[in-house]
Amino acid sequence: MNSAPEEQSRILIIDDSATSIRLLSAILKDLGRIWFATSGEAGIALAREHRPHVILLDVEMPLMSGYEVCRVLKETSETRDASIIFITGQSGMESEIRALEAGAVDFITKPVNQPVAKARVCTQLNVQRQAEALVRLAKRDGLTGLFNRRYFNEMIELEFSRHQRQGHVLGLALIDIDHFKAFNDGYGHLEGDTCLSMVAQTIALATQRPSEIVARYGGEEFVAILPHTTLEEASKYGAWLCEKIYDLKIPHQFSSCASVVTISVGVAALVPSENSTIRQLINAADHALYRAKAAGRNRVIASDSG
Ligand SMILES: Nc1nc2c(ncn2[C@@H]2O[C@H](COP(=O)(O)OP(=O)(O)OP(=O)(O)O)[C@@H](O)[C@H]2O)c(=O)[nH]1
Repeated sequence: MNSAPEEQSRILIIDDSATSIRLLSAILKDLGRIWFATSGEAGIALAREHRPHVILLDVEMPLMSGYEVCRVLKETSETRDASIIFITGQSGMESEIRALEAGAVDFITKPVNQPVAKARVCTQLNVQRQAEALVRLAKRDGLTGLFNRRYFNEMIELEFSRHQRQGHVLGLALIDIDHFKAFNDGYGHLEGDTCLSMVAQTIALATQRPSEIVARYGGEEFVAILPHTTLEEASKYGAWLCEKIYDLKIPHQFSSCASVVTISVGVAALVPSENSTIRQLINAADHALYRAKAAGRNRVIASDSG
């Protein structure tokens, strides 16, 4: 869950004419995965299920018109970001305005001009891809590529609630590079950045179980959300991370605890109840980290509260 592959484009065609669907499917077949529906209601259901990037929507349909379908799609959280392109037999400024006002981004007139239709759908798929890239970037820390603190805040809320509902134990690890100020002062900020990135990548590679998330929590501090993980398991994870970072053997002649870069880790775990809070879990891990530093660094300490 620490990186995501780029997804295939998804296109939905909603049109009551089977001939029209066949024609559009043939034109668009190379652009991504295609679903189709012959009524507005079926189209809305498919859109909610598959979250298409682009929806081609026939304006003139019995029961529910394209305008009505569009309104529902725009009011539904799972479908509101799709690019809707109207397909209409009516040309003229009035129907164009009505289509755009209903929330469509573009429209294609019947009889369909094949290259024009394909180009219009391509344009919207590109817009969607760029929007997705922006959303992905907004979750990431620029230097290390890890998730950022804002994303951590969102995910810990979700995981805390999920574990509360399930009555399961949730683990958390706070990870801090030892004597990093001395590293920066001794080797320079650029070397410091490189060191940070190497440590971040190593932690991310070591934290790959489903739903585990590693984020950059602050300057040289990282946080790992460890779903369904007891305090004992979290301690083992922390000890393993300490070894992995030690084994990188990044020289650190300015450290008082080793000749290479090391980390300290504080871990905590709890089964969220009505009375427990996220802050409590973070504070417990933070206090454990403080004790790991005080005890000589390059080690994991498990919280005795939390
Ligand atoms: N190169 C680099 N340094 C950073 C970045 N963010 C924070 N730092 C540095 O990280 C250092 C953190 O220093 P301290 O909080 O004193 O901690 P420390 O020196 O690691 O000491 P202990 O945690 O007690 O072992 C500071 O010198 C920050 O400037 C960054 O993005 N790049």
